[in-house]
Amino acid sequence: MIADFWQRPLAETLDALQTDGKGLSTDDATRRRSEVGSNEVQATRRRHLLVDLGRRLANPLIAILLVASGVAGLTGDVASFVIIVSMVLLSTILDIVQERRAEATAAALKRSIALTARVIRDGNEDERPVSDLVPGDVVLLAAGDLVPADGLVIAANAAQVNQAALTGEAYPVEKRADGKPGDAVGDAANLLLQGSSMIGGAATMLVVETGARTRFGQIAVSLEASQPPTAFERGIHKLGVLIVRLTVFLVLFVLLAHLALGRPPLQAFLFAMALAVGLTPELLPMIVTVALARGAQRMAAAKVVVKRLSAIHDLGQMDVLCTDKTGTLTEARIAMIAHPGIDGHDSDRVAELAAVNARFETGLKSPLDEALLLHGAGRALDGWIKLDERPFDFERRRVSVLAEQDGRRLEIVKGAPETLLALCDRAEAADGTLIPLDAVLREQIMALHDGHAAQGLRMLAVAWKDAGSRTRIETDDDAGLVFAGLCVFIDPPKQSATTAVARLEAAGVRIKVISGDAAAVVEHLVKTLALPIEGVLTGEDVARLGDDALAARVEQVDLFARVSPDQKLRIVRALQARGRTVGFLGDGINDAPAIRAADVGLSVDGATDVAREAADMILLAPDLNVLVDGVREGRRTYANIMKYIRMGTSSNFGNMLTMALASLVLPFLPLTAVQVLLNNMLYDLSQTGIPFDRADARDVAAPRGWDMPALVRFTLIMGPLSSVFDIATFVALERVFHVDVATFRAAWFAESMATQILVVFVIRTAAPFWKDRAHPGLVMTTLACLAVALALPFLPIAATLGFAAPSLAVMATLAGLVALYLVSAEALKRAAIPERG
Ligand SMILES: Nc1ncnc2c1ncn2[C@@H]1O[C@H](COP(=O)(O)OP(=O)(O)OP(=O)(O)O)[C@@H](O)[C@H]1O
Ligand SMILES: [Mg+2]
Repeated sequence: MIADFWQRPLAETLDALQTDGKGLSTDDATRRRSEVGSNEVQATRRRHLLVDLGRRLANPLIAILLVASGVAGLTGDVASFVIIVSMVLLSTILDIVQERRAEATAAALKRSIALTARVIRDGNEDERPVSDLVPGDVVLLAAGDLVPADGLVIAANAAQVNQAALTGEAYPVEKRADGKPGDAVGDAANLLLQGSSMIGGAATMLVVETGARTRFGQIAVSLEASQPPTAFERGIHKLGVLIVRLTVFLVLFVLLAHLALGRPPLQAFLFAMALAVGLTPELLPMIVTVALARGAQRMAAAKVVVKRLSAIHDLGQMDVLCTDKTGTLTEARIAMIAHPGIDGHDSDRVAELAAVNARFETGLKSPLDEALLLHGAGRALDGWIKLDERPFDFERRRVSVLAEQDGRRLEIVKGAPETLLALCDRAEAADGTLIPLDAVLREQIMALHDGHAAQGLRMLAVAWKDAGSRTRIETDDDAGLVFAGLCVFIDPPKQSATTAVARLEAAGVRIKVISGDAAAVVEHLVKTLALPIEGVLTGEDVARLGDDALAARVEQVDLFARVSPDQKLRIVRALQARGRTVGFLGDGINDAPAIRAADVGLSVDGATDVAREAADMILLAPDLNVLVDGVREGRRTYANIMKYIRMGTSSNFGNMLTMALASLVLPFLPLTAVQVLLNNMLYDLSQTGIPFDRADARDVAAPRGWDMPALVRFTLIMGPLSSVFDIATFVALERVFHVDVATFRAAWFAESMATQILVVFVIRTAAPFWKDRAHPGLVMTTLACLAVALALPFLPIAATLGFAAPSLAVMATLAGLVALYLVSAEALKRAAIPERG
């Protein structure tokens, strides 16, 4: 590490990095990388399998269980000891393997959309993943790029950098090779910091620090921790705490009851511990991860790549989607179709000035610039020399270039027409004469503008002024311009957007269009596409409204035009303040703050790095239809996780009631510790098919979020119902069949497995269960586990497990009870799963 490298001479730093500042060779870079590691803030260290195992076994409950069974082993019950240890190991390994596979899937998806950087290797420009960068590399940066490491500016051209992520300072700062090192890191004008974004211009950078050694790397860990949990994560956590409390209560109750009734203490203790292990939702994190990874995989197949897994819930819950215009509602195939002077006739002068401006501008090339250059491709722009520029930014909405031709210096400005017109005091006529820009002429020009805008055509205005002998553009030097004319662009509406928006609206997602373009242009587009959009607010309106006033208006208005990046952010916040779950889809630097603030930040594959970095999900095709499919998948994933949670909480609650009661009335333990664990393991295994399941049409029809009261209601209805049938089983076995202890346990094991496992087919859908078929994968895992559970008492291993085979009459009675239970569950579920609007 080179401390304060930006305050030393460049030569010294180059020396320390053992390079000449012209780029590394591939071999050298590979060697450096093996020394310093990959350029990732938090290296995705592969945890060792043993570490995972140790972490799970360190769970106090499991530790106590293992110790207690060890004691049982020493006092003679070796079989129990062996079985308990192998079962704990088996289910732990199962848990680890599934979770790791899920994490690997998610990581691979994320890698597929990793950011890249243009780096000089072996003397050539090469596009490589950012994680490949090493100290000594030379990287080329352009507007829209994220600075990939800490380093020094070697060369720069109007490089404008936003360092808000590091310094909180929202205004762009200029970076130059000869910039002053400054006292504070953020002030150093020759220093580029990882995590800041290039918003204009271009720069060449020497990489000095990578990975966790960057400034950002050092604070990133704390940033990660301070990310507020989503509503779903909070819900899961609250539920976990609730279950743990109930479990502790129950276990103590059962233990004390047995001890008070004078039962063998060690068995009672082992039983209580096994119950505790069975009741704690330790598998919940794994199931959630697996279901989310599975969802992410399916979404990737539907062209939505998920960067943050938990955003899948937010996507399912999203009820407002804000989108920008270009690329999502239009084809982004922009062409210049006219370039009128003030008389309305096409003027070569206007086209030439605009092209010079677009050619020399080094900032973010917008599609408008490309259209301009394409149009002027036949025209020779030689003879023009660039002297200076003021790059585009979204507050000024214009670009100024100082250029010279035949010894005459002009400052050429192009930008949003109304802004530019306000800065002009003269206009250029077709014959080249300058005439005063009076009210009449202004009105004439605005009429020309409005006529085009009403047809949905985008426009840029072009203006200029004599620069005399100046070689630099002075700040705020844009007044007193001469208006030259307009460049008129066409961007065909994207027809597929109409159906996509209709589908989203049908799925309960309101669409809002938020654009930096002129209101008339966006309104025309929205009308052409027949989108259900009402109300308009412009950036000026938004600026006049305070946060509260904006929040009051924001739900009724669906179209926002001429808004600045900061206003996009305010609109998202206002919607959130109204309790909406907000998605924001955008591709530009100007969209990044809003993408970051939204509950679901969305961007597209071809977007700027800054937007892609801010997003939670990336659409591989710039099409809203892709998003519709993604939303369905998100809701389905959520529905499947809820199935597991509902199953788990209700059967746990039922078991607790039953066990408490059984401990009081039965003269023996209803199950041995080994049997409780076996029951638990088979149940868990049977659930592994849930992530594959289809979702109910009703579950994907509307946005849905975590609903604790509904879950509690479900548990309070379905839990006791299962207890009723457990008790009926007790009564039948004890009073009718008078079975012995081993048979009792075998029968009760079978009944409890069958009710717990089969009820998934009832709970998984709100429709009658025979009408909505489960996924074959789920059917298979469930029935296989049930078959094993039913077969156990009849196998040679039965005696070791403490089972004796029940008679046919007992099994038939159990089958009847289970059937009755399923029918009652089916009848009660409509009350348990509330109707949702
Ligand atoms: N290269 C440029 N040169 C001059 N002016 C520009 C340039 N790019 C954009 N502008 C001006 O800034 C305005 C806002 O930019 P832009 O339309 O890209 O915003 P946006 O919010 O991304 O819009 P959209 O919703 O279409 O994606 C444009 O309407 C135009 O007036
Ligand atoms: Mg845009």
